Amino acid sequence: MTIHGRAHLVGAYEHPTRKAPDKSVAQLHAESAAGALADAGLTKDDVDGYFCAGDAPGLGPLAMADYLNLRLRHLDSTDIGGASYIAHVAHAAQAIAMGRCNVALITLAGRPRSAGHSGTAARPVIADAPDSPWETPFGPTTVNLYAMCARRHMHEFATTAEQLAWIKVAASHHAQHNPDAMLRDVVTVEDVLASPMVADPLHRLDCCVVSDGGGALVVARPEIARSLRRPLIRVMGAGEAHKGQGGGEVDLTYSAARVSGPAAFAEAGVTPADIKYASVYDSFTITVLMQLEDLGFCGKGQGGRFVADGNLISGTGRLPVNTDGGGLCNNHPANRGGITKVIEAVRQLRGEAHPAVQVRNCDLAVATGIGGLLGSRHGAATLILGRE
Ligand SMILES: CC(=O)SCCNC(=O)CCNC(=O)[C@H](O)C(C)(C)COP(=O)(O)OP(=O)(O)OC[C@H]1O[C@@H](n2cnc3c(N)ncnc32)[C@H](O)[C@@H]1OP(=O)(O)O
Repeated sequence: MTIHGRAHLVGAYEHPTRKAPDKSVAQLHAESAAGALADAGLTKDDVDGYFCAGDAPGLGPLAMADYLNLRLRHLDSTDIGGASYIAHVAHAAQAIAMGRCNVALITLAGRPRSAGHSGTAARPVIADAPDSPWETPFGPTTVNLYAMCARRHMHEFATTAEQLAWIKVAASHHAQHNPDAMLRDVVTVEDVLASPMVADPLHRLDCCVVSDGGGALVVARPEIARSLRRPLIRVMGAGEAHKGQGGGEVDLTYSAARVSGPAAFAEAGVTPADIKYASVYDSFTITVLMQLEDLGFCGKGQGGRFVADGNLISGTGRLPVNTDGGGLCNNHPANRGGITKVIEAVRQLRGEAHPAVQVRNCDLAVATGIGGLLGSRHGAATLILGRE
């Protein structure tokens, strides 16, 4: 069974807060849910399917469904880190196609900024993870695990720090038009290279921000979608994949998007050349570069040249990427922040992005994310969306 054309994205909402010391995570979920349902022209009484990752407060979706006062026929707490919410859209479409629900609500929220989280903090011991006893004594941080991938990519393919910096430059060009973005100043390649080194070769400006916030999506059966007065955004294809440590032979230069991407394009019946806009999970600049290669926008090892010289900037570049400013400049409210990737893709396909970054005739978009640790074990999810 395919999900192609079996469900539509009818509601999307990004919480405008970037710092919420006075709100609970559950409250941010609820406010995001209300925003997405209002956007769709639906109410919580229309919802019979609910999706959120396991990091939701309480017992994940069980507690949240209760808090939101939902009456459900279908729940899903798939957790593949930053890929979770991209996978949730595909899972919602699957559930709708199988008759398990008619209207699926998807919510994400987090307060890592108020909680003082940072990618430079030593990763907590995950007591029952099989690899913890070997890795934890060395104090790995999130940033340095991604830095290893960047260094390896440079070694294998002569990728440069300047090329990586262009990814932040593009994000900043877009973020200047987003009043909610955490970082709105346009930066140059020189600014990125002059910012403090966090984990060689990644500088501070190669990293995503740490923000509070949230977002929500509503996915509905096509008949319901057609009854609402919103542009029709079709789910056309999806893919998921896992990359493990391969018995110790780890090639750090590719991500699981190498599998999830082609699967999504095949189901949608389109190719990377058809895509008008790409939302690409951007925990760090290297994350974007590797996924663009893995999705097939360029060959393996050619990502540095592909992203350089403003090629990801809307209006002038060859592939507009993350036109809201992305995680690098706009927001990154949780390590499962991929929902923002879908939200900006919906804005682009509806023609509701900021006029300065809106892609002309944007009828086909990809949203892709990875969750976990890029160099080590992680998952990927890719989604192809089209305007009807
Ligand atoms: C699957 C996944 O999602 S993995 C990704 C998980 N997320 C992460 O790992 C978070 C990565 N980012 C970080 O850890 C942090 O933002 C860091 C380490 C890059 C920077 O944190 P700090 O050094 O503590 O910076 P701090 O918050 O004190 O801010 C200092 C300055 O840097 C700026 N700044 C902070 N973060 C960033 C950033 N990512 N990019 C650019 N500027 C930044 C601040 O605006 C501030 O500027 P100002 O002095 O002009 O006011």
